[in-house]
Amino acid sequence: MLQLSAAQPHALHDVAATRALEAAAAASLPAHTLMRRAGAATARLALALAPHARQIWIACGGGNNGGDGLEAAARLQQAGKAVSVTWLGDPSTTPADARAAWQRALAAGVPFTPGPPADLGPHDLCIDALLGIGLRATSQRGAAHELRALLAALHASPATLLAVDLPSGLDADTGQYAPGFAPDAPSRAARHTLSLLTLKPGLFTGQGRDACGSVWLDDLGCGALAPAATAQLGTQQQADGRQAQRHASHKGSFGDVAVIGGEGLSARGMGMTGAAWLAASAALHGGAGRVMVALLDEGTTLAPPWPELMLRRVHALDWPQLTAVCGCGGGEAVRAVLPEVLARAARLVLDADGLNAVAGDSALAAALRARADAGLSTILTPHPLEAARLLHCTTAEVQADRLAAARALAERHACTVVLKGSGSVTATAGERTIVNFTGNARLATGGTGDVLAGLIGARLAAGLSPHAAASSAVQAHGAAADQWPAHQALTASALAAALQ
Ligand SMILES: NC(=O)C1=CN([C@@H]2O[C@H](COP(=O)(O)OP(=O)(O)OC[C@H]3O[C@@H](n4cnc5c(N)ncnc54)[C@H](O)[C@@H]3O)[C@@H](O)[C@H]2O)[C@@H](O)CC1
Ligand SMILES: Nc1ncnc2c1ncn2[C@@H]1O[C@H](COP(=O)(O)OP(=O)(O)O)[C@@H](O)[C@H]1O
Ligand SMILES: [K+]
Repeated sequence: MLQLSAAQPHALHDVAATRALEAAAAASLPAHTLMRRAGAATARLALALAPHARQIWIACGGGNNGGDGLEAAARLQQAGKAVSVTWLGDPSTTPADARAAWQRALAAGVPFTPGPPADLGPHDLCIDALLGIGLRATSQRGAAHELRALLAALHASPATLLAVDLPSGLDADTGQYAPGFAPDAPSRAARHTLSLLTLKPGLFTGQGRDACGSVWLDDLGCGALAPAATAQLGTQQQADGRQAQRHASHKGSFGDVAVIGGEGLSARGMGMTGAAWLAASAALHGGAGRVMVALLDEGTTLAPPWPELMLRRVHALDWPQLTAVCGCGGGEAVRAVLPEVLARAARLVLDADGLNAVAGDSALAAALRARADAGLSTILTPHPLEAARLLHCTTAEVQADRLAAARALAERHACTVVLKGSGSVTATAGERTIVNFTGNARLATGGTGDVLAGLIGARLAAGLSPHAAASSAVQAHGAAADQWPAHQALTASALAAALQ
């Protein structure tokens, strides 16, 4: 068993791949072995997480996820713990593995109760074994009502919560709760999730991170049988320009980045040059050799805020030599320069208003699509609303399956896509989709997306492939936020300066 960290990448398997592994493993092992291992792992982690628990309450559903809970109950009872179980199963209809686990729990003397003990406290433990990967979108009314009442009791309890396989009601593929399963309020108690056999993508994106808390993995001794990963959590640390530095380097060795954006105040009364400066600062701190800024401000800015930056006009950019980061604070003004940017930039990171312009203009969309045919590389960095505009759907539809949305955009525009938000997803056709495991809600502050775009630009300019540049920059950007001092406000400009 291991506790997940961002230190190394991990394979992710969706429900179909996990079911295939489960079938292969079950066929090669004596009956009930997998569930016994699952129950043993759950009991082991329960004892480690709450060694001083006075009581352990286990809520078990009628399927095999409930069977894991019953198996754990038997073991915890045998270990001398005060356990109680609420089981929604029916011995005449429950699956064979779960029925065997129920019999073992009965034989061990586990008490069965209709609900949780009244006096569960913060040092106690609740185990959520109601629903695993067998979640269906709709169900029989009666069962659902009882199950939801138990789930509400788990969510409301002050005791530490350990979810078996995944938090009940969370879709393991998408990281979204099925309707009616999301907690009413953020949990006050510590949360842990013990993922069994495989890690599923939904644990790490969308609502998954909040639902799971700390994630643990036990492959039940079946790791060698695992099929090919369907996605990947995190990526290898990539050397940025500076780390790759050789003595004979010069400033041209690490690539030029040109930030194109920052609509001026005079255009529409909304000055957005700050977004361009943030992206430029991130590119500088991210290791770019030289950083130029082409502001869309009608020439009103005469000097950059830092002397390392160089001001340029769009028409004066040396396109074949540089990596363009276009759209940050671009407002309406970015539309006018996009035809040239899309046609000429050898490497391009398209962000924010650059994406909005493409979403609303089929000629620009065609020009974007033509880049791949011309051998030009492109990375799009939409947040969910921008992705929805590009896909002509709603934000809720994007969030309903973030991996699918990122893949669809990558396919449609023949480029790399970073779908931002909790558990950012990097997708490129023909590459393994990467779900990011760093970052936190402190990044939900203005300008951090501009910082990310600039950092991706620096990595692309340093020679990484679009997929590697995007996924490694997303990881480093999140890691900088994770390392942020707790007592210090996270601002986008300080984040840019802290990039490594
Ligand atoms: N069979 C095996 O070999 C193994 C199974 N494992 C466990 O088994 C789980 C999968 O078991 P199952 O396939 O039985 O599925 P689950 O136990 O996850 O879910 C099925 C049960 O939930 C109910 N249900 C489904 N959707 C519902 C909804 N929307 N509202 C209310 N009730 C709903 C069903 O009626 C059924 O009782 C895994 O997540 C894992 O915990 C592990 O023990 C590993 C080995
Ligand atoms: N809750 C969160 N957890 C992790 N990362 C987040 C969260 N909220 C925002 N982020 C990250 O912060 C950045 C915000 O980008 P964006 O929405 O474009 O903001 P802005 O336009 O203000 O720069 C993205 O990298 C996104 O992934
Ligand atoms: K569960």
